[in-house]
Order: sequence, then C-alpha cells, then structure tokens
Amino acid sequence: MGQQLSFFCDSGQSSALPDELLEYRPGFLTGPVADDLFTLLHETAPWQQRLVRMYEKDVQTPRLTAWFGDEEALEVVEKTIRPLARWTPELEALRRQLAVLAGVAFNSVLLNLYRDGQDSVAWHSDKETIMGSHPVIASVSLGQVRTFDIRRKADHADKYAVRLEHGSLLLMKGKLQQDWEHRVAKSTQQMGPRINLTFRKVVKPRHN
Ligand SMILES: O=C(O)CCC(=O)C(=O)O
Ligand SMILES: [Fe+2]
Repeated sequence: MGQQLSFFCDSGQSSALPDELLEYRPGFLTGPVADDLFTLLHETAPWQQRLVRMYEKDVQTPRLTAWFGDEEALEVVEKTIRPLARWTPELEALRRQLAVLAGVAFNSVLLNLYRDGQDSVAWHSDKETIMGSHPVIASVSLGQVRTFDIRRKADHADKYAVRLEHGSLLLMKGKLQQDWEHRVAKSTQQMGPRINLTFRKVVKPRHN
C-alpha cells in the first residue's frame, strides 16, 4: 500500500495522516461485488441489538451487530462474542483475501449495521487486551458513506476525519488503538443503511 492519502479535518482542510496508523483504499471491492455483499449481509446476517452497560444502566447500542468467526475466537471472549456465527463462503473468501493483504490470520469479524443517520458508534478504541498490542484491524465499508473520526487520546484537538466509501477498505494499525479513539457520529442528514465489517484476530489475554 503506502499510497499518500488526504484526510480532512473539521476545518475542511486536508492533512496527511501518518500511514503507520491508517491506510485507506477506496474501491477495494468493485461496485457490483460490494452491492451483492451488502444485500446478502443486510438480508441474512444474524443482526442483534446488544445491551451495553453505561453509567450503571443497560442501554441498547445505537446500531445492530453480528459476529462471525472461528471456535477459537469464541473461547477468547465468550461473553461479548456470543452468539458467534460460522463463516459464510462470502465472508470466508473476504477473510482470506484480507489475511494475505494485511498479513494477519483474522479469526473473527464484527459486523455493524447503521440503519440510518441516527445509528452511530461513540468514541472508543478497540480493546488491546483481546487483540494483543498494536493490532491490525481490517475494516470494510458497504452502503451509505459515513464519516469516520479519529482523535488523539492525549489531545482531543488533534483529530482527523475520513469518509468511508462503499467498497472501501480501512486498515487500522500501529498505535491507533493505544493512542487514538475513533467513532462514527450520528448525522442529521437523511441517510441510508451502512454495513461495516471489522476483521480481527482475537487472542487470549496474556497474564504476566
Ligand atoms: O463502523 C465503523 O467504521 C467503525 C466500527 C468500529 O469502530 C467498531 O466496530 O469497533
Ligand atoms: Fe472500533
């Protein structure tokens, strides 16, 4: 990869984001392949609305999710990953393609369905306890273009945004999970559904 990319800050100015943190590939999947995958997943994935504990209350996540993966992934994070669906041929093919491209033996994929502009994922970083330090996460986007924001944990003014297009691939890597947070914010604009797939290699936490 290594191509130079432009990311856009809130001010509308473009600025290059270090590609040791994020690599963006628009058109990773061609239009028809992306269209078919969107329709298939939208109609057949075992979508669920999960409860998360926030401020001592159970609240529903503002999006639907589904997990697919290997049995070994289930053993790692039994509570959060369950139920874990078996790989479908289409997701298995994508996993293989991404494993070669990213050099990572992904053993699970988390699917998010943002039904409209009101669905979102709040600022967070993905847990390194179950992915090891400096994990590579391969994120494929289908459907509605949404904005992916990142901000540095130590200085929230240090932030970038990138539009994740239909059929695009975003590789998150290096110190992104350690030093930065990311989100997909709600939008007041009329928006169609978007499906995001994050391929992950989850591993048993190491106890020293
Ligand atoms: O929808 C996206 O692009 C990001 C999803 C995400 O950050 C996550 O599932 O951890
Ligand atoms: Fe995330």
